[in-house]
Amino acid sequence: MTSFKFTKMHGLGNNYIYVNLFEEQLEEAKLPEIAKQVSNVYTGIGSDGLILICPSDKAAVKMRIFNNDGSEGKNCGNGLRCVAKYAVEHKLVKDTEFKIETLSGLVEAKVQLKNNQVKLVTVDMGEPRLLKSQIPMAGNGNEKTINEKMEFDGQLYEVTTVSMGNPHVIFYVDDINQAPVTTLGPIVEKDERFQEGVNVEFVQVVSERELHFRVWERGSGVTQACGTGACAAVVSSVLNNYTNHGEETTVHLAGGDLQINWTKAGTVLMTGPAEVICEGTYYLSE
Ligand SMILES: N[C@@H](CCC[C@H](N)C(=O)O)C(=O)O
Repeated sequence: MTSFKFTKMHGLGNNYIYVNLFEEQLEEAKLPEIAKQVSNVYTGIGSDGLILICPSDKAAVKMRIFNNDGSEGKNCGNGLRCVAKYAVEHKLVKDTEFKIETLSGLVEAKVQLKNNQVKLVTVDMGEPRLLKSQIPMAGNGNEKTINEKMEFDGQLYEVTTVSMGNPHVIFYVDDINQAPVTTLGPIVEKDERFQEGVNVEFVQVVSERELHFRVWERGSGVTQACGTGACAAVVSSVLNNYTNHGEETTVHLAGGDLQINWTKAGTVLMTGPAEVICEGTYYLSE
């Protein structure tokens, strides 16, 4: 029977099963199936998906993320903070600042230590990508989607789209507790105008420095938090003149708060916690 060691970690409740591929070996063709198996709350461990911590020839480590439906994502903000914590605490890196490779490029992580444990991590997530061709979505590839009318399920909405290496569409709502996360979320996720699917975010503006946020994630459904989504929400809020470029914004997610700054230099800084839940050995059912 195939088995592997895992660590379950979370960033604001967005939880994944992490496997250290510096030590473990998993068959490439089986990765989508492994992600589905470990994520199952009844017959697996239970998680939003699977994250692999891999050797890299471009950075200190490489992250690969699989959603709980087995699809592979290109980036994961909460996952990056957990990978940074794991890499420091398992001595895969020597420094407190280092690069992580993702399928959408390189990012820079900086950890804050307390009693030799990583508590907070800041990740420079790079520059947001705004063109329709970069989301990707239908329409003129050289144009941006800022407060643009789109019809979903027979109703018109004003939406903004942002890629943080993965696609996001942002809807503004008056009351976050009434946001149609589980009804509109799955319809928008699979809308054919988003050729690769899309992560769907609902945002209530509290003030120039504060947002409420809920998410329906592509490939995983409702999660407690989405780091790339929170970055996209802040970029969108600057573009819609709700918040200011170069100022830190607190994003209140279901699982807790992130500090996000779309800096004047052009990149997006995300700061938040990373926690270990448990470790163990998983026995794969064939
Ligand atoms: N939870 C993540 C994003 C995970 C990937 C996403 N569902 C996708 O398919 O793009 C985050 O914290 O950013």
